[in-house]
Amino acid sequence: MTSTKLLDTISSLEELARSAPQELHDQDGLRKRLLDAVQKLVPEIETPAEMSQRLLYLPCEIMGAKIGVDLDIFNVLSASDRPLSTEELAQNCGAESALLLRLLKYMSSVRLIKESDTGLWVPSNMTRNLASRHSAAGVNHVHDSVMPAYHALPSWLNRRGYKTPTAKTDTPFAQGHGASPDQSFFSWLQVHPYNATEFNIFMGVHRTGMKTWLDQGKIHGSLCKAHEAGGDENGAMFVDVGGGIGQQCKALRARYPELKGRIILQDLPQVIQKADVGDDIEAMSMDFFEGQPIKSATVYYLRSILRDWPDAQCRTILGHIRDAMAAHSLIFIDELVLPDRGAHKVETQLDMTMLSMLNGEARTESHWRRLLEESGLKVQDIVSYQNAGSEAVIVAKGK
Ligand SMILES: C[S@@+](CC[C@H](N)C(=O)[O-])C[C@H]1O[C@@H](n2cnc3c(N)ncnc32)[C@H](O)[C@@H]1O
Repeated sequence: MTSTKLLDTISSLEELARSAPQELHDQDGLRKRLLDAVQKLVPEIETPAEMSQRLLYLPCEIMGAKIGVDLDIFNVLSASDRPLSTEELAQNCGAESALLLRLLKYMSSVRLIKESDTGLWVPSNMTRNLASRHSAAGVNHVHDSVMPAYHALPSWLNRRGYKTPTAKTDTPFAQGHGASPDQSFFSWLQVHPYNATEFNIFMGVHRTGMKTWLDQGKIHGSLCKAHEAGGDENGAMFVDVGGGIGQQCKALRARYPELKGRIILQDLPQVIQKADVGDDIEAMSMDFFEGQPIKSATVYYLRSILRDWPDAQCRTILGHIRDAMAAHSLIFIDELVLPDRGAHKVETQLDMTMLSMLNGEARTESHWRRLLEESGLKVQDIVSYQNAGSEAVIVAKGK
């Protein structure tokens, strides 16, 4: 590339950074290409000192976001139709102005907010993205529950000789939180209700705006065909195993109101207590390690469940479902299916998070096939639904 061309490219990027045109927001493919290029370029051109500034201070960003959430800065700035001064924000959140100014300067330097003039603050794209209850829940969950587990992972792995964990307890999470080794993340949530609330909200909506399994006509087709084959249109149609507070059950009812048949939400008792579903969805407390009480359902749906556990525990969960299945039953496993080469950061950072929190794993396609085979199941189809990362529904049947 010639110097002139390079200069032109830099000027164009500077212009985009000042104000991204609407076309870029409207054309998702173009937007993603640009994002990917910029993210890949930065580590390739930085000096060691610049790399240190970017990498070593990365945790400051989540810390800044957490302070912004705690002080309600993102909501207040997003709701305002004019720039707000440091003093106005200080009055609103009760912080001392001099300290708040330092915090706001940091937030602005990493684009969490923008400084429109000296001491005057306006929302950035990040501010608006953070101005919602579910974004706040995501920040609270990662800052308060996940970060101590990330911090513990390197020493935890070192002490265990860098081997894949096989137990469902004794996790980096427990070490990081100074909890008893036999306490898993989920049992810890039972005695930390604030963290449980933030986690459940985050889980329920963290993919808002992204495509889901319900956007895949092929999946809907498999469900209808299998339900018809079951021969009882009012029988158990959909069992959401570990379905949290019921977002997917509700989404299925709303998307396909004409589908008859029972929709059943299953989770631990303390989560079911908080379930937010109407009368047309049954909420059931259960422990998926103990058995599957609903027999012969059309679909057993597991979204983001198996990633939470090592292989042996997944075989137990799947084995109970397999034993409950009838000939027409299917399992829909809604998960990331990692490629063998060139996995995206969305996939690998999830893998690191599962390892740190639960001794769990984000699996590759060959790993999924092996796990299902070992659980007495066979893969009928893998239907991708195209977001960043390889999200897909693995459709499995009994052998
Ligand atoms: C990562 S969340 C996924 C929630 C939901 N499927 C979704 O995609 O939003 C894992 C869920 O598994 C539930 N869970 C954990 N251990 C369980 C168990 N032994 N039996 C039943 N549910 C369990 C948790 O309470 C939580 O709701």
